[in-house]
Amino acid sequence: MREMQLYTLLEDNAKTSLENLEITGLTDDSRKVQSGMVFACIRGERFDGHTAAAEALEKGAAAVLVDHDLGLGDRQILTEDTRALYGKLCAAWFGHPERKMRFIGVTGTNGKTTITNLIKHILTENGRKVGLIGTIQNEIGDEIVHTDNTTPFVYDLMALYAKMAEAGCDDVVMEVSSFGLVQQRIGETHFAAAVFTNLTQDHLDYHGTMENYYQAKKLLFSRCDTAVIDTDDDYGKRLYSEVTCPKIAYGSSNQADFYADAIKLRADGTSFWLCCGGKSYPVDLHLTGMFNVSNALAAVAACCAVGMSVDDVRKALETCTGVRGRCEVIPTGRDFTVICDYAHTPDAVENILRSVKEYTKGRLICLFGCGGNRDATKRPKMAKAAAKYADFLVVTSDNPRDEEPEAIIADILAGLTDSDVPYEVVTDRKEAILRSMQLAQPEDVIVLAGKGHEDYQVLKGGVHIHMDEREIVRECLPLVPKR
Ligand SMILES: CC(=O)N[C@H]1[C@@H](OP(=O)(O)OP(=O)(O)OC[C@H]2O[C@@H](n3ccc(=O)[nH]c3=O)[C@H](O)[C@@H]2O)O[C@H](CO)[C@@H](O)[C@@H]1O[C@H](C)C(=O)N[C@@H](C)C(=O)N[C@H](CCC(=O)O)C(=O)O
Ligand SMILES: Nc1ncnc2c1ncn2[C@@H]1O[C@H](COP(=O)(O)OP(=O)(O)OP(=O)(O)O)[C@@H](O)[C@H]1O
Ligand SMILES: N[C@H](CCC[C@H](N)C(=O)O)C(=O)O
Ligand SMILES: [Mg+2]
Repeated sequence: MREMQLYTLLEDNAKTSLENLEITGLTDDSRKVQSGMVFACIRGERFDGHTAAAEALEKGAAAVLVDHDLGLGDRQILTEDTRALYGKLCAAWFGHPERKMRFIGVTGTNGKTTITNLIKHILTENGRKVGLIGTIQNEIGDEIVHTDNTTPFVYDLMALYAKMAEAGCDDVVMEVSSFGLVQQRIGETHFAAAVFTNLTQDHLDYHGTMENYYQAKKLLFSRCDTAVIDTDDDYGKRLYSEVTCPKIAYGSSNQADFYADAIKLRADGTSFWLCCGGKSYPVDLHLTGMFNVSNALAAVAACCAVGMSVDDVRKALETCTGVRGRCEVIPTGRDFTVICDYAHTPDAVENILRSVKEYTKGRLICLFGCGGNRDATKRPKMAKAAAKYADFLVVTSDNPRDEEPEAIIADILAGLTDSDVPYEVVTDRKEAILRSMQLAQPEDVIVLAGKGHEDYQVLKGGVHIHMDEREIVRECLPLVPKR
């Protein structure tokens, strides 16, 4: 078992009567406390760790981190912000891996996974070893590491950084969620470049207001060398005017530092001229959709911000194929097209459908549901966004979690009362996918929105069942007669 003297972790906070204490580990979960550990008392939404401090000491904790005097004598370490100190200790416990690599962070409501994957590809093609942290999975070079969260919790994150540093990673490219920022999951990580994509409605169940959600995202920009900001977005414009560090604007306007011109969208890719520094460069991108032009610009600008040449970046960008579950065409060999996409916000639904509509010759069918235990006010808005561009809707379940699927669907349908777009409700997502394929006529395009890369469905009590839309589409094909 690893042991360490507490003072070696505390650095400038070393003046404590506990400085010679041998500790065996760190945790912020009282249920995981073992003899010799430091237990950090965190105030969460459901539980206040301070209520478990005494119990943790009884279980043998070496010390507890607290934000007010609990009368626990010399075994309590008083600090203003237990999350902050816990983050520092976790980083120290793993030998400060956050100081050993270069970090690029991406935040915003939509586009983070796509942009981080593009940046990793560009850096890797240019000879660097890259760690990736995000929604789909974590990656250490080519090695895949499972993840449960977009931005892991601070102890797990520091452990992951340490593995990346040990494996020789030069760079870490990571999605930084608003939850990650508010809960200080990233500790004291400093970013060479930080990207802001956009801010549209999501997660209001947690942040309460768009202003709080914005302020959460903004936290990333007080810890970076260069801010890279989409100034097409209204919140992006505001952030651009508020950040104090060096900044780069990207977007569609020719006033931006990086912008795209003469954009041509196709079903299998996009071409455009990349304009920056007074020059233009042709780009042929294997990704479709206008929003992916914006994502590509973000990746280019971030790579240039950390010192790469536009030419090296552009060449690598062109060899990048799509990201799993992001506007991914599922092969069917039929006369209709099925696209799997992760749109689960009103803005993302609108964007993906508007883009696909550009090249859809038949009808555009959108299948979607909404996640349970998540922002309920986005449900009718997602329905309205879908009805704006789709010709037919199949309303179904996403991850119902602890809610009744029918109740979630009722919230969705409330957004369709003024709409004359025809729809059907099929609560079971597998059956709904089959139904959408049976409805498809030649040249129709079906967009399966919301679950993207997910290969599971989350039901009551956090139960996960296997559900992969690529497999479902394949299994449904024999049930859909060939014309
Ligand atoms: C909304 C949210 O982020 N919730 C996270 C938060 O929950 P919470 O505030 O309710 O925590 P809590 O249960 O009150 O516990 C507070 C503290 O007491 C401790 N505790 C708790 C119980 C106990 O008996 N003893 C004890 O010591 C806990 O370990 C914790 O340190 O802290 C918990 C412990 O760290 C997390 O498990 C939980 O994430 C849950 C799993 C979650 O689903 N989070 C999602 C929404 C999330 O983080 N998503 C983002 C972004 C998604 C995206 O848009 O891409 C992500 O980055 O993944
Ligand atoms: N720049 C963008 N602007 C608006 N919508 C986008 C953009 N990029 C992607 N989308 C839409 O949002 C969906 C999710 O994209 P992506 O996974 O890259 O975002 P994310 O920010 O990582 O999302 P999450 O917060 O769920 O991890 C895509 O499937 C697409 O429909
Ligand atoms: N990581 C995000 C995306 C969820 C995607 C969708 N499938 C859902 O379950 O709502 C979240 O947890 O809110
Ligand atoms: Mg993501």
